[in-house]
Order: sequence, then structure tokens, then C-alpha cells
Amino acid sequence: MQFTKMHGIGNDYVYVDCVRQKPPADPAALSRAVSDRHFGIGSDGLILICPSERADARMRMFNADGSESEMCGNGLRCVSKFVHDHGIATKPRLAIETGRGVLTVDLEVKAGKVARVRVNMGEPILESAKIPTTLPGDPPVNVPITFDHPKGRLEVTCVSMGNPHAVAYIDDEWLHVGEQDLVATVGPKIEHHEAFPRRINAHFVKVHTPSEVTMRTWERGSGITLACGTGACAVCVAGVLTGRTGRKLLAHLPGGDLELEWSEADNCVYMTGPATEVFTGEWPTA
Ligand SMILES: N[C@H](CCC[C@H](N)C(=O)O)C(=O)O
Repeated sequence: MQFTKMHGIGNDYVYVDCVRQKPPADPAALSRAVSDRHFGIGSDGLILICPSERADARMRMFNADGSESEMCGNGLRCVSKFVHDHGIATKPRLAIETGRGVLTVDLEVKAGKVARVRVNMGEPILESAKIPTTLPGDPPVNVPITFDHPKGRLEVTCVSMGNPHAVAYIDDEWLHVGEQDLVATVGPKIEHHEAFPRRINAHFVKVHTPSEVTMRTWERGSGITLACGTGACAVCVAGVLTGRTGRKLLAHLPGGDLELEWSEADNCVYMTGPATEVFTGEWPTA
């Protein structure tokens, strides 16, 4: 099976063109196998690029643990780049079908290849039952959760971008990988917390100004990643809901930067960032 390795500011996936290849029989098992950074290709998961009846292509995203997610922001930018650069559809504006419906992307092309992509990520989903979470509030804003850890209490603001996100505002010590990386130990406590029936992606945010933050992420199903596109969108929305940041936001993630805007005009969140193709390869099929 032919695959293409791509990343969105370091959030790397194995991409399989299922428009021109047979889709894998068990994508969850394949994601677990290819994601292994020692016995496989090494990635945060697997993304299938499939035909679509109602869009230029369809994206299916699987985390490294094999769980399928409704959405993936960094992945959607790379899918858009693949669809254009590999000749599936070469328009400057594409429609891509995702687990949360058809989303529109605008391509920035340089020397015939997509360099950056602006994605309309759709409206944030704020009803607690749809996030989903059992925490109070539609959505929960600055709601405390407790868990078994020395840092066992955090206030979270929860938002869905088609997939669930918990945003916590923290001080500097969380941003650095020390001997005891707080994101690596607190992240899973939040991911698996009883308040989140379908688990959740956890984001730790340091506010610099009302238009600039630094964030780190523990992803549902993949653990620490260098970036999370839907998470950055959730951080933009949470910033407005908590009054900490404005509707336009520059987010610094370990793998690079994303530009976000939660538009007052159409209530949609826009995410702009790069998409990079690294190499192609052949994965042995039985
Ligand atoms: N782990 C996420 C999916 C990938 C999201 C992230 N990589 C992005 O760029 O949005 C989830 O289970 O909801």
C-alpha cells in the first residue's frame, strides 16, 4: 500500500490515497501499526483520503490508538494539500467532507504546490451534551475538575469543534518539558476523566496578550503532539468565552504557529497554517 507522510506544524500522520487505492480493511489496526515510532512508520495516526459524493474528497482520521475522530485540523490542511498537489482536485477553494460535515478550505499555492491553507472549521459546538461532557454550563466555562495527581485540580472550559476539547489556563511551569512533564502526567487524567464520556483532548494555555498565547496539548488517542488544529480553534473560542483573549488569536504550539479567528459575522472559526509533505513510501500489505 502506497502512503504519504505529511505534517501540519509537526502533527504528523500517515496519509493513504483511497481515491486511487483500495481502502484498508481495518483502518484502526493499521493506524496502531503505522503510528508506532519504533516498529512502524512513526506518526500521530492515520488519515484516509476517500472519494465523496458531496465534496472534492472525504477525510477519515484515526488516532495512534486506533480510535476514529470526527475532525482533525492539521490533518485537514494536509488532506487539502494532497488533494491539490496530487491532482485529485486543483481548484483554489476545495470542499472536504469530514466527520462534522463538509468544510471549505482556501489554498495558498506557491510554485504549483500548496504551502498554506485557510480552513473554515465551522461553528463551535457549545451545548454540553454535544461536546459531550457532564460538567455544568452550555458550555462549561472555568469549571473545576479534580483528579488523582499532585496538581489535582484545574478549571477547564470545554468546546467541541466536532471533536471534544478541554482548555485550561496555566502558568509557565507547564510549558516546559522537565523531568516530570506536567502535560504528560495530567493530560491522561483529563482525557479519561469521568466528566467526558467520549474522552477529551486537553490543552494547557499561557496567555501573553489578548491576541497571543502559547499552548501545549495532550490529544485524545495520541498523547502529546506537537500541535492540534482543532485544539487551537477551541482555545480561540475558550479565550473569548472566558474573556482572556479576543476573536483573533496567534497560537504558538511546540511545532509552529497557527492563526485563528472566531468570526463575529458568521460564527465560524477560521484556522490558517502550513501543510508539509515529507516523503512517500510503501507499506507491506498481507
Ligand atoms: N486526537 C483528536 C483528533 C486529532 C486532532 C488534532 N490532531 C488536530 O489537528 O485537530 C481527537 O481524538 O479528537
